[in-house]
Amino acid sequence: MKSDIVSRYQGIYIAMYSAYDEAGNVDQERVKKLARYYVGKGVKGLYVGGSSGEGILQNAEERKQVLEAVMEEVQGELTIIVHVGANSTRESVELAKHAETVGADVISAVPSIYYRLPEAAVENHWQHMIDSTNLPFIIYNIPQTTGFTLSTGLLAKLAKQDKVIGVKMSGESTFELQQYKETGGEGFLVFNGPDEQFLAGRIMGADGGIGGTYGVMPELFVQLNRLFMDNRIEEAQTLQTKVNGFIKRLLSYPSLYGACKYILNLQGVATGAPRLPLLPVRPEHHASLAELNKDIEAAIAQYTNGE
Ligand SMILES: CC(=O)N[C@H](C=O)[C@@H](O)[C@H](O)[C@H](O)CO
Ligand SMILES: CC(=O)C(=O)O
Repeated sequence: MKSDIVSRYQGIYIAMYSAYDEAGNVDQERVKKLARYYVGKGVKGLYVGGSSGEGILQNAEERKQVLEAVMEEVQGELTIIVHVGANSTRESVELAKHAETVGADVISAVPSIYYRLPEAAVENHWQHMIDSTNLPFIIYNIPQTTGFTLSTGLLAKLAKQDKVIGVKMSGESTFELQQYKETGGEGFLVFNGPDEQFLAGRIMGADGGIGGTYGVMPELFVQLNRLFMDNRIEEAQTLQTKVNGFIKRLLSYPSLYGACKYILNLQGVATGAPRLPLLPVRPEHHASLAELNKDIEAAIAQYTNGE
């Protein structure tokens, strides 16, 4: 039943940023250009409308526009996981059905936020999405932003269903990650969330990763994953350390997403500023971001040529 799931979906997924025009509206042409930018770089797919994608800062119509642009551009070339979590179960189900209609491969969702919900409410919220389509479902566990920690009890219950194929583990405990992997059992996927510890997550059982900073340096995460699979752990450690230097610098700006989107502009893909309340970078940051992009591009060149 689930036996081929891991080989079918494992790999590197870019948590794709959204693309807006200069007025801050969703810009489908820019979304397409960004999706196209990621084809041919060795990634397995895209995670659309998640944290990095600002899905929860967009209304349902905008989220559909983003996804439709992605599907039109790269369907069949990249595996598309869509984050459909919204505060209300009703809107989440609407987005899940839309995802199925436009041909997305997998749906995924965080719990509803704002209300402190008991586990039964979160379970019911997810179950409605799962039941609303024939698509596989990936639980998105990100306790540091949602306040909800997925228990292994709930995971075990959900993972019994064929449609529930995995979890995106954005919590930082690799012990919990390993527990999720073990609880999910054979054919259950675990994706590493924190990009800073991709290698650690892989070593503790993750089948791949889904991350936001991959978007500005996908080649480096593809290479990191390859080094892990080839059992070249010391080289992988060296690369993770290098990548973490870049992530630390990205995290020093008013918002991580603002910094990443500015870097993408420098790489030739305009995506606009992040949506408020996420702060954009300011003119005084431009010079150091150009420096950072030069360093990222040099590392990509180093790791993709020979080595
Ligand atoms: C909150 C958030 O965005 N988490 C992402 C996914 O799990 C990560 O990809 C981070 O963006 C990344 O690890 C940088 O801290
Ligand atoms: C980072 C991540 O996985 C997300 O943006 O949803």
